[in-house]
Order: sequence, then C-alpha cells, then structure tokens
Amino acid sequence: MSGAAAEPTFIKAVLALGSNLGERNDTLCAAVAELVDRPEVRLRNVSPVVQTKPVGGPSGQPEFLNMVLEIETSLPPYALLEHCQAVENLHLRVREVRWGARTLDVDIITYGGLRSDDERLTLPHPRAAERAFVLCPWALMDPQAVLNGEPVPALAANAPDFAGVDYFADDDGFHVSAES
Ligand SMILES: Nc1ncnc2c1ncn2[C@@H]1O[C@H](COP(=O)(O)OP(=O)(O)OP(=O)(O)O)[C@@H](O)[C@H]1O
Ligand SMILES: Nc1nc2c(c(=O)[nH]1)N=C(CO)CN2
Repeated sequence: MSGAAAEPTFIKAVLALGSNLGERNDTLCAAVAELVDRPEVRLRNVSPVVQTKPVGGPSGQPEFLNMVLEIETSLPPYALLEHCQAVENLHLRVREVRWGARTLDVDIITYGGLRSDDERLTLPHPRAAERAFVLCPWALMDPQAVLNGEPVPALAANAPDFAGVDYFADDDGFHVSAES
C-alpha cells in the first residue's frame, strides 16, 4: 500500500470583493490575505483596485472600492461560500438592507465551469455579467477571461455602470495605470 496521500484536485475560481464603509482599501488588503490563509486556497492573480459608483441600494451611500481575485481551491463550492462569508464576518459585515453599504462583500463569480441555479449559491454569479464593478477589474487582471461565452472586456464596456468605474489611487499616490 502506498503511503502517499493523493493530491486533491484544485479548481480555478474567481472571487469579487467590494467595500464602501470604513478603511476600504485596508479592508480589501486584509480580506485577500484572509481568503488565501489556508492550504485549500491558493492565490493565482489579483486585479487592480477600482473606485466605483454604487449600483442599486439606498441613494447617498459612499463609493465602493472593488477588485477581483483568481484563486484555485480544493474546497467544494458550498465550503468556499462559507469561507467567503466567514471572511466577510471578520469585517463585521451586517446584512440589513439589500445592496446597502457594507464593510466587505465577497462574491463567488465562477467556480470552474460549474453552473448552479441554487439561490444559496448561483453560479456563475447571476448579476456579474452586467456589473462593470466586477467586469472591469476582472478584464484588467485577465484580458482573455470569458463569462457565459462572452469576452469579459466586451461585457465590461457594455455594462450600464461602466462610466462609474475609475482607477483608485491610495493615500501614497499609488495609481495603477492601464499599461501596467
Ligand atoms: N455566487 C454567489 N456568491 C455569493 N453569494 C451567493 C452567490 N449565489 C448566491 N449567493 C447567496 O446570496 C446571498 C446574499 O448575499 P449578499 O448579502 O452578499 O448579497 P449582495 O452582495 O447584497 O447582493 P448580490 O447578490 O446582488 O451581490 C448569500 O447569503 C448567498 O447564499
Ligand atoms: N459599485 C458597487 N455597487 C454595488 C456593489 C459593489 O460592490 N460595488 N455591490 C452590490 C451588491 O453586491 C450592489 N452594488
């Protein structure tokens, strides 16, 4: 009998992060570290951070910072969802108003090629294809990305909130350029 345990299968997944309350950039940085701080999750790629006008929800809420990550994970889909929600809870995420302001939101955009209609975990994320706040950072991270058979950069350019997305410069004046 061989003593070597079989290497688990790792599945590529795309996560979208958003924050519009508190120290938004610090929260996103901490969340990336927390999401990948376990052996079942490996970080593959990170998008620039973008500043975005709120889409939906109560009027007058602050602008968001948004970004996306590509990971590979051996967690099954619902375990990945629980992990994402646990990281949201570390940042005292409260759920009071639909699309209301939040310290941290972590959505699963894709999990391999899995498709699911379950309300608890719909895949790909049911609103991602029309959200420039997800598609723009994703296109910057991976210009070849495809969602539902469509190129992500084209979906981004056609999304209704495209004009509300801008690059984000942090307090040190760091500014991500489209050429970087
Ligand atoms: N792909 C997905 N990623 C994350 N949550 C999902 C997904 N599909 C379904 N859900 C469910 O959506 C519920 C509500 O999530 P959440 O409070 O983050 O919504 P929201 O961010 O306000 O709105 P939206 O779903 O439009 O992004 C979660 O409890 C979760 O079970
Ligand atoms: N700009 C922006 N708007 C939103 C966001 C978000 O992350 N960024 N998240 C929402 C619910 O997930 C609803 N609206």
